[in-house]
Amino acid sequence: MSVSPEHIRPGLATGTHHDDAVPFPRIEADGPVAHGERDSWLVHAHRSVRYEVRIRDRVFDLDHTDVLEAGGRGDGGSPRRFVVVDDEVDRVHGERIRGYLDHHGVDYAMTVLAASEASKEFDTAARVLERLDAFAIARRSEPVIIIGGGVLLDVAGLAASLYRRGTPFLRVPTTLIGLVDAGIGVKTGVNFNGHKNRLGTYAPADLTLLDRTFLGTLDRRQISNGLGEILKIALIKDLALFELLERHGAALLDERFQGLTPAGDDAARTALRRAVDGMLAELTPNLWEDDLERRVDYGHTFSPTLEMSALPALLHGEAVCVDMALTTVLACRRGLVTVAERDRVLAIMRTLELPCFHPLLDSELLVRALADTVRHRDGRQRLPLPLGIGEVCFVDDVTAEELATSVEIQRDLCAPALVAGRLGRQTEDVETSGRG
Ligand SMILES: NC(=O)c1ccc[n+]([C@@H]2O[C@H](COP(=O)([O-])OP(=O)(O)OC[C@H]3O[C@@H](n4cnc5c(N)ncnc54)[C@H](O)[C@@H]3O)[C@@H](O)[C@H]2O)c1
Ligand SMILES: O=C(CO)[C@@H](O)[C@H](O)[C@H](O)[C@H](O)COP(=O)(O)O
Ligand SMILES: [Co+2]
Repeated sequence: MSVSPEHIRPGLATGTHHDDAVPFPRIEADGPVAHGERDSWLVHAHRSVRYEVRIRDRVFDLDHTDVLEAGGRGDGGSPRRFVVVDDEVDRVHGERIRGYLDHHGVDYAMTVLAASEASKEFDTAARVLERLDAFAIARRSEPVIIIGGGVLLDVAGLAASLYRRGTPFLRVPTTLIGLVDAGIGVKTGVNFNGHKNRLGTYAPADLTLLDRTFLGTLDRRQISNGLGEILKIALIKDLALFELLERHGAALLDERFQGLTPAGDDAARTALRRAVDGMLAELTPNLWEDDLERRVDYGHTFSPTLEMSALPALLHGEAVCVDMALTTVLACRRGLVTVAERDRVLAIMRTLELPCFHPLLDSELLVRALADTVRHRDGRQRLPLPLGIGEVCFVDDVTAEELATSVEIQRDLCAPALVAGRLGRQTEDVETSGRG
């Protein structure tokens, strides 16, 4: 149905007016018809999305109020909050978090969850929902507070987005992946039916507080894991960030982004800002992924299948890195990346202590992974490939033969490092292959 402006009848329903430029909600009718004679209605409503991502160190210091600024106070005059916390975060930081909530007179219920990729399932979200329902928060004025890594943010974010069809929430990411990726977009999710993030919602948190002091208690491997997603942003759009990783990647790992030296502090702040800035610039124009050609999908074509197949041997950022190594090799064969650029990319992966190969990577897995991703991208590969360092292009014509050849080259280039033990930890649950 085509609707010309004179046929649009604005403001037929009432509601909060979120966007001054557009009268809404509105119902569009195909030509003027008398009241009661219409048999087709096109409802057209807009809802603007507005959320804040704020860098704020030490959010649980008693004199910081960011965590409680959103939402209101209950009948008793004190804020009521349902809090979901990762179990490891609770072990290390729980006392401080409870002290903060007590100090501010919050009436709260806290659910502590063991969050891992293996338990990133709907049942875990359902457990959160049971407890949330028992605590019975107000629908609009008592935001759920979610504190943890990417898994917990995804699972508890899904629960909040489902509860009474959506209740507000606030996120405090505590891992590097959480700070630069999982905590700043609008996607929630759980794994389902053997597939990664197969169930989920698009639901922005009202506020995300990025507190890098949490990274001080993370394992070195988890820092490395997060650097995988920072490297993705660098490779798709930010050569300066790539160069920063080349210069300071080792210090970022050693210092866990805590700024133990002036140079390390500067590098940590700059890397976080550039990574968040780059990610949000990519996400904002396409929040609901109407366009399935996404540059931030780089490294996420083969990795979902690899990550799930290798579970729990490969972490998310590690699987993404193996995918990026493969596609860098493939792009080099196509002349999109020079040999020098390819080797520079593989070298930074080693500096960041990330794997660039995994023994499960063979042509059968790659073909299966690509087929699943093609389904996820509505029938086309829409495969992001690097164009030099700092840019990408999309292709739709990768063949099984090309994948088989590329993975052999990748194995030759990267497997020696695996065998030498530098990256050996990623293979511990998997039989190593005969080559390399
Ligand atoms: N929604 C999105 O847009 C999005 C984006 C990127 C990644 N993700 C998802 O994020 C997940 C990976 O997240 P992750 O890497 O944060 O893993 P994770 O949530 O499993 O956390 C890693 C480990 O660190 C522990 N931990 C968390 N914070 C800690 C702290 N401050 N100190 C000590 N230990 C701490 C956790 O208990 C866990 O064992 C994947 O499932 C991925 O799909 C989602
Ligand atoms: O890993 C994630 C999201 O889980 C991000 O790093 C990444 O940018 C993209 O969102 C993924 O490529 C797409 O994820 P999905 O559609 O498989 O959930
Ligand atoms: Co990712």
